[in-house]
Amino acid sequence: MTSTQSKWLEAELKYDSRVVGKHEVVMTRGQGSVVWDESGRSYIDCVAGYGVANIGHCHPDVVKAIRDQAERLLVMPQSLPNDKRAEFLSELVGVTPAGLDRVFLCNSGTEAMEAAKKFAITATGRKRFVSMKRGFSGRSLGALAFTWETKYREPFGEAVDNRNVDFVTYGNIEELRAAITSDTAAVILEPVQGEGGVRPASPEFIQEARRLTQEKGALLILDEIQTGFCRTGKMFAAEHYGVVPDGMTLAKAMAGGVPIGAFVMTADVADRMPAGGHGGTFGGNPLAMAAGVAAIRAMKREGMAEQAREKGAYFMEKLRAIQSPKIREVRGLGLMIGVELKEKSAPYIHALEHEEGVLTLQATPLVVRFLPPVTISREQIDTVVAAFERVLN
Ligand SMILES: CC(=O)N[C@@H](CCCNCc1c(COP(=O)(O)O)cnc(C)c1O)C(=O)O
Repeated sequence: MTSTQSKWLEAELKYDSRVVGKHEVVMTRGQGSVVWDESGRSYIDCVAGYGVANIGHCHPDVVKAIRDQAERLLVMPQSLPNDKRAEFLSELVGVTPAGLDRVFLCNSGTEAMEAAKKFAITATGRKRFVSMKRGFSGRSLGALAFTWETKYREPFGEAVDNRNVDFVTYGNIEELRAAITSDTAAVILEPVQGEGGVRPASPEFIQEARRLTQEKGALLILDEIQTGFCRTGKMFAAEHYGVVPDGMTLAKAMAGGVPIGAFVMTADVADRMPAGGHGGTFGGNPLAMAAGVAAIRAMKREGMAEQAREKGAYFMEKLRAIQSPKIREVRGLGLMIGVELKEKSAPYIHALEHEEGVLTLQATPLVVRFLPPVTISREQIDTVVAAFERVLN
């Protein structure tokens, strides 16, 4: 503990579980694409809460919605209908692909994945799943069964039971064809693998996954927890591929920063779950619902999907213009961007934060990932690219 460390950092390091590695800064404020630490230093935030602050930190519409709802009603379980929940469900179903009009509400991506797993089992009467190598589905023991990297699963041994999961190489149609059988309840895949290194799927792969699952009576579940809500240049990444899945897991940006998750599905899938077969205390709470209504309306009103498409193309063009022997590839979709280096990315991520005031994150050891708010300005993109070029040299 250095003497300059604040009392906040001291307390957090003292009492936190510390399962998550901590940076030695204390962030106290955010607005749009900028966050400030307790000393008043500003950072352009290309972490955005791991792809949560798509509409920007403290979007005024979301702040107002939270303030208004906080003065009306915070607590109402899903067994008791609520006006804000009805408004949110209508708003959400208004933007999901046609046919995905039944929603299980929860509070995180992992919870959405847990729900998806249970709905798929009751919808098909089957218990096997196909998931992707390099895939990430969450940290709960059920979601971890679909998560590929052993580092996430190792400490828990057999408690992570993935004996009913067949992993296939992301993008490999032959492996996919062989893995989907009449025992398969669902194929789980991210349209762009996020934690797995920012890897967009080929249209052929997702379209074949759709065709094969239909052929074999299995569900196609797209995990849009990181790709959803304008991140990739469409409201949902599925739209790039012209595919309508049987279900989508959603979370992160859906409520403008307030914790939320959802499994959206077809009526066929929803109706096969026995009454009372799943649930949760906070799902559909009025606060998250009010924030979600404001967030989705802001996305639509401000054309954020188009913003992500345009700015993502600009951002990747500028990154590709960097002349550096350290860069292997710049890839991504919309404002979900990864730069794969020929060496470990951690030192550059550290330098960006401490020397340049730019926050970025890893996606596997060699990749620097950029997940800025969609509302980032082109000037801020220029600043980030110039900073990245400096730390590479
Ligand atoms: C610092 C930290 O805890 N980071 C998180 C970052 C997770 C980011 N991804 C979440 C995610 C999840 C899990 O979502 P949630 O439970 O973290 O909300 C599911 N599916 C996809 C495609 C996802 O990207 C972690 O390491 O678990």
